[in-house]
Amino acid sequence: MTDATPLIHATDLTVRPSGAEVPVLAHVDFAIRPAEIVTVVGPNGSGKSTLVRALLGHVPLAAGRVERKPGLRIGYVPQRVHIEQALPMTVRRFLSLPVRVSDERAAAELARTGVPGLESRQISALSGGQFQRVLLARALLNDPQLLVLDEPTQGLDQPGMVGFYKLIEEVRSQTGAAVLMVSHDLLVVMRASDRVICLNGHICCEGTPQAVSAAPAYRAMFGADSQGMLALYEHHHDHDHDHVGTGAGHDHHHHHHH
Ligand SMILES: Nc1ncnc2c1ncn2[C@@H]1O[C@H](COP(=O)(O)OP(=O)(O)OP(=O)(O)O)[C@@H](O)[C@H]1O
Repeated sequence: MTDATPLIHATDLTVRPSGAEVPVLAHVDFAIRPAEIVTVVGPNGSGKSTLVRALLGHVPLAAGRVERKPGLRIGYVPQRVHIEQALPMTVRRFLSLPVRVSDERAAAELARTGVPGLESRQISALSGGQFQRVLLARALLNDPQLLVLDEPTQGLDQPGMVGFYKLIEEVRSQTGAAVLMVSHDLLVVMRASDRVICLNGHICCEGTPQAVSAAPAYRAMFGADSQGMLALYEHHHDHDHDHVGTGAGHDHHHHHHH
């Protein structure tokens, strides 16, 4: 935990899209600090993408406020499904859209993300894992202080996911960028996260991966899957105070000893 000034700080965030009868997100408090890896988990429709879009300033707020550090540089890795993979375009050209970058810089980021030398390949000819790394390389081109990834490993197999999250941790330690991810890949993503936020229209619980996987609200939401995950964490458990925030006030800290 660090006391550094947050890159983004949201207070009492409420979002109600026009046409929606109830808020999609209500009373969410959120902050992310430099070099932190924070993952938002939650079931389909729980407001994960809406939270990210609100933090980025892309959706109007019904209440609350979002403060972003002035001049904050954000690298965004969109959901793969939103990208037209059939577009005839080389990787090199893709990396220079919308902002032109040098060959050296393009090559360096492709190397950093584990896909060196792909410049002349067609985007449409890449594997899912290669494409994901090209998207990450592109997001790194403007030296982001914050990387935002919306379900970055959709469609990757288990080794692909594990490799991708390992890469994210490397990128964080090399660049010092904070990372905000949305994910369904609870098992692997939790291991790569400093802090997990469990969302369901509001924050159900949040804290270290260990603390969240032990939280009743989390277990209620993810059921049996959470059991295996907890076992993975038990031997990492530190006996300091794992904090489980209680966004909605109906969930209690649950300390696990073995
Ligand atoms: N513009 C809108 N108008 C009405 N409802 C909306 C709008 N945008 C989002 N919603 C609703 O808000 C809820 C949350 O959507 P959101 O995409 O944030 O969830 P999510 O947790 O990212 O879901 P998923 O895991 O399926 O991607 C959904 O029920 C969605 O239908």
